[in-house]
Amino acid sequence: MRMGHGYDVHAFEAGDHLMLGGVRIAHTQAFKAHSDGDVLIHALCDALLGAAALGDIGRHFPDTDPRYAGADSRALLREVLQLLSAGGWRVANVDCTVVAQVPKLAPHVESMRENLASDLGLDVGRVNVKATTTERLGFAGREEGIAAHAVALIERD
Ligand SMILES: Nc1ccn([C@@H]2O[C@H](COP(=O)(O)O)[C@@H](O)[C@H]2O)c(=O)n1
Ligand SMILES: C[C@@]1(CO)OP(=O)(O)OP(=O)(O)OC[C@H]1O
Repeated sequence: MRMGHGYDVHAFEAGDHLMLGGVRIAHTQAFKAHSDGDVLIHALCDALLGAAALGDIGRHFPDTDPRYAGADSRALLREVLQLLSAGGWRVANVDCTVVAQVPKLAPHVESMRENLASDLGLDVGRVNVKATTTERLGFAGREEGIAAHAVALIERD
């Protein structure tokens, strides 16, 4: 068994929605990013890559590569799973925390879990998503952006 950790941050810019865990959430701002900016999935990709000692998301999908402009982060997650599968790894469970003062994420958490479980080929019971504010402290608390942490456990026979 191996474990990995991922962390990512995206700042806000003008816009009308956020992509988080593959869920489109109406909001008064958008993520500034090369891809769709799904900070939760980016942290999860890094946790999975980290567990398999395969580097990080920017190494596999550089933010200088036009192929990833506006990319669907769920497609990147599925590519990460393929990389792990090629190495004989399967995912045991993942746990993610989104650090966001706004918007309210609780109504979307189950849809996020279902998306991630589907992309990872896992039972939804192996996928957890949590949200926390920072009690208005720091960049998330000032509503300048959102951070996400993820941990993943992988295994092979
Ligand atoms: N963007 C967010 C942040 C938090 N939640 C939910 O609110 C609960 C309380 O948050 P604390 O910051 O006081 O820990 C938390 O358990 C989350 O379920 C949310 O929905 N959206
Ligand atoms: C997702 C990628 C894709 O080019 O770009 P961004 O959306 O900018 O996201 P970030 O987490 O800053 O970098 C990782 C990149 O792989």
